Order: sequence, then structure tokens, then C-alpha cells
Amino acid sequence: MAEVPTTEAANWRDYKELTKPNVVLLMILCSAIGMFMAVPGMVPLDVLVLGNLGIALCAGAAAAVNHLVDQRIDQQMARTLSRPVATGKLGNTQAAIFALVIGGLGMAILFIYINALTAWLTFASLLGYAVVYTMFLKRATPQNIVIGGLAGAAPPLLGWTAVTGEIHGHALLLVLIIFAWTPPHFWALAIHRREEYAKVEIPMLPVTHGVAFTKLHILLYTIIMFLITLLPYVTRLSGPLYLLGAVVLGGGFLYWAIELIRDKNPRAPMETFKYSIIYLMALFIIMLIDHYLFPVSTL
Ligand code: HEM
Ligand SMILES: CC(C)=CCC/C(C)=C/CC/C(C)=C/COP(=O)(O)OP(=O)(O)O
Repeated sequence: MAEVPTTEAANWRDYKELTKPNVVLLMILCSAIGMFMAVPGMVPLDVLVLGNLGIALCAGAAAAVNHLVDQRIDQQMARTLSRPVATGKLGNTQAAIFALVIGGLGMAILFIYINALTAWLTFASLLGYAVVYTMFLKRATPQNIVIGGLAGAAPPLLGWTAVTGEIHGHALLLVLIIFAWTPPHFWALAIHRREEYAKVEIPMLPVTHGVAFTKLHILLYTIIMFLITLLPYVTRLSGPLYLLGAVVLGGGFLYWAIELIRDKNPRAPMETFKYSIIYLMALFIIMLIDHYLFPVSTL
């Protein structure tokens, strides 16, 4: 990969940007809540701190690899052209070493202080995003983000196994929520940015199958997601406050999915994308509050 020369010196903010910090922050909120949901009482402080640190470092490493691999397409899209590797502010070697160092550190923390199961599952998620999604799926099929979404959906499971050392059906349910959430989250943005994706020949759904088809699929996934978010209540992982939150927040998501199809509001795609982020954050926070206010099950 040729590096684009630049005269500007790199600083810590460029390294921070490599890690996609806001995305990783939401993932860590989900992994931390996965930890709390796994136990009736308090999560041991060392697991809370070191577990989330290890997961965050590995997710940040995967994001840095994404910047490195995607630099050519990032250079051609308005949304991404000022990224540090795309501009050449950070060289390929610097980005690769940074990814290796933080990824290695994250894995070491998980192996030494948490458990091997969490370390291996986190490593699988890292490879799922950095290798399977970024290097292959993204360029191969409009189902890229559906399949690749599994890596991004892993954090609640990683948090759960960090505390218990075991995979539990309830943890998989939390993964399923994020898995079903990812297509509406991303396709809303992809509709807004479809011309850029077409320009760089990335086969995102609005490019390959059109905007109307994508909107229909956003609605279908939102309905599936809505139904899945009821399951924590049905399976007695969560109580009435969670149920209320899931219905109200899910109702808001359905509103935006229908607004998209009505096609009267040109801002609807970006509003849906922004709502998706607030939705996931709020759903998990309400789940956490409910867990302590209405402790329905410790199974
Ligand atoms: C394959 C799965 C996913 C895809 C393809 C995807 C795609 C994207 C894209 C393209 C952006 C825009 C980034 C930008 O503004 O430059 C974004 C933003 C964001 N995503 Fe996702 N995403 C995925 C999964 C997730 C997951 C699992 C989470 C969290 C649990 C998440 C949280 C966020 C957040 C918080 C932002 C806003 C970032 C910011 O404003 O800086 N995403 N996503
Ligand atoms: C260990 C672990 C939990 C790993 C998960 C890693 C991770 C940071 C996943 C992020 C998902 C995401 C932002 C995808 C967008 O990539 P894109 O290339 O389609 O978007 P872009 O054009 O903004 O780069």
C-alpha cells in the first residue's frame, strides 16, 4: 500500500482516532452491562476494569487495522478522507505497530487477569471485524454488514464470560439484540452515503439493490429487532421496567423505519442513524437499571 506523504506530524489524537473511540465506547457500555447482567450483585472491580480494558484495546486494534486496510477507499469518501492513515499523517508501519501493540496488550490482559474463554472470543471478534469483514466481506457482498455484524455484537457476551467463565443463553440473547440492530443502524447511514459507496465500488445494499429495497429491509430488521428485545422479559432475564423501555424505544425505531419508507423527510436516513445509537445506549442502560430494581432471575 502506497503511503500518501504529508508534512503534518502525527499526535496522540490521530492514534485515538484510529481506534474509532465512540464506537468502542458504546461497545464497552454493552460489555460492562453484559457483566452486570451475569450476576445478581456487584461485578468484582478487577474484572470490571481489566475486562473492559482488554476488550476495548482489542476492539481498538481491530479498528486500527480497518483504517490501514481501507485507506484507499477512505481517501475517496468525504466522510473518511481526513482519517490519519488516509491523509498519510500516520504511516502504514506506525498504524500496524500501534494495532499490534494495543491488540497484544488487550489479549495479554484478558489471558492473564480474566480467562482464556473471554480472550479467545475477543480474539475471534477482532479477526471477524479486521479480517473477515474488512478484508473480504465488505468488498464481496451486500450482506457484508449482516454477517460482519456478529463481531460488533459480541461485547455483551465477552462481558458475561469475563465474569462467569461460561457462555449462557441470556448472553447470546444480548448478542442477538445487537446483531439484529446492526443492519438498520448501518443501512440508514448507507442510504445517506450511497453515492460515495458507489464511487468506491463497495457493494452496500443501497448501491446494489436500491434505496427502496434497503428501506424495506431496515423495516423488516427493525421488526425482528423489536421482537427479539422482548425476549429478555419473556425469558425472565429482565423485568417490567426493561419491557417498558424496550417497547417505547423500539416504537421510536419503528417510527423512523416507517418515516424512511414514507419518504417525506430528506433528513430521515441520518435521523434514523443517530436514533439507532441513542436507542442501543438507552436500551442497555434501562436493562441495567431494571436488573437492580426488579431482580427477577439469577438462573
Ligand atoms: C458491522 C457492523 C457495523 C457497521 C458496518 C457500522 C457502521 C458504522 C459507520 C459507517 C459509522 C459512521 C462512522 C463515522 O461517522 O465515521 C458508524 C458509527 C457508529 N457506530 Fe456503527 N457499525 C457497526 C456496528 C456497530 C456496533 C456493534 C456499535 C456499538 C455497539 C456501533 C456504534 C457506533 C457508534 C457509537 C457510532 C458513532 C461514531 C461517531 O459518531 O464517532 N456500531 N457505524
Ligand atoms: C473485539 C471486538 C469487540 C471487535 C469489534 C471491532 C469493531 C471496532 C467493530 C466496529 C464496527 C464498525 C464501526 C464497522 C464499520 O466499519 P466500516 O469499515 O464499514 O466503516 P467506516 O467506513 O466508517 O470505516
